[in-house]
Amino acid sequence: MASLPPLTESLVPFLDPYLPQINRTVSLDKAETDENPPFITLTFAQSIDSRISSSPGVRTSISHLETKTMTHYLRSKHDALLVGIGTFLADDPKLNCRFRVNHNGMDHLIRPVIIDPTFKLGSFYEGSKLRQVSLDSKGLPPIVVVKLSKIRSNPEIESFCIQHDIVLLPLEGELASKFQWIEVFKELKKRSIRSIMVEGGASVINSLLSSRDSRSGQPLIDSLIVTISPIFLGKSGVEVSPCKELRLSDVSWWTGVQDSVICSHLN
Ligand SMILES: NC(=O)C1=CN([C@@H]2O[C@H](COP(=O)(O)OP(=O)(O)OC[C@H]3O[C@@H](n4cnc5c(N)ncnc54)[C@H](O)[C@@H]3O)[C@@H](O)[C@H]2O)C=CC1
Ligand SMILES: Nc1nc(O)c(N)c(N[C@@H]2O[C@H](COP(=O)(O)O)[C@@H](O)[C@H]2O)n1
Repeated sequence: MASLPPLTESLVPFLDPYLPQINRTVSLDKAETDENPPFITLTFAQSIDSRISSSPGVRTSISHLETKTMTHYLRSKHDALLVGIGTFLADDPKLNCRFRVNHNGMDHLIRPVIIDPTFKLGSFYEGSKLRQVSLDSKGLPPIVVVKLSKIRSNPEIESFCIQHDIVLLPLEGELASKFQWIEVFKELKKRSIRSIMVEGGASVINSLLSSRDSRSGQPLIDSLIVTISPIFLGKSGVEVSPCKELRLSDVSWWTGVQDSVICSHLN
């Protein structure tokens, strides 16, 4: 991939109110405690007909390089980058941060997190870009969220993870195949992850847009940042859409050379 162009300066103040508030003064009732889940930013690039790829399992370039740089800038502001196993299999992504935080210092190392209940990753990790960036010290090995029952019945999963420096996060879902997001986020917080940028894919996005904290009723997403590109991907495209109506608040729009970006909070 061509190197990223510099970040368009106007994006910095535009994005700032929607980024994790690390190192800023926070009121005592909002102060970080271990009980609080991490800050969650949901961000992706979509067509104007709300598609994120041209068909299932196909990596599709949607955003302009200008907003691709923005995505890497956003990665530089988070501790972890979460995707579903479908995205890993479709895109062979690097899941690292290629935004230069400063010219003298180290690049920001973001921790990839992959939701993979049945550990499909094991068959594809060896030759993946994710593995390669980790071997080249250009990224970190992932945390992989796997169902506890799967790990118990397949002891080779643990040895594979140890061998490849993968951190295994075992979880027992209430339903046969679904994790409770809040449990995933709290487990990640215990591993010092205070902010998570969720990039997709469609199942993850649709599920998170529709999920709320069962105790507080609050949305699980703190900020939503969506790049909208001037393209229709058509009916065979992979659609993002919550299962029911969802109103956004604190909405701001930005328009660049090609794409528009909407930032918001969820009601
Ligand atoms: N344009 C963009 O910004 C992006 C586009 N994509 C595209 O999205 C597509 C992949 O989307 P999907 O196939 O929907 O895959 P996905 O990445 O959402 O992964 C789906 C899998 O994740 C697991 N999963 C998700 N939520 C779960 C939950 N609550 N509990 C348990 N397991 C859960 C399941 O194993 C499920 O099969 C690809 O074509 C990719 O190119 C992916 C990321 C960003
Ligand atoms: N910002 C953005 N624009 C697009 O057009 C995209 N297709 C994506 N996809 C996401 O970026 C990941 C690729 O990451 P690397 O550059 O390989 O690190 C991909 O997996 C999607 O999450 N994003």
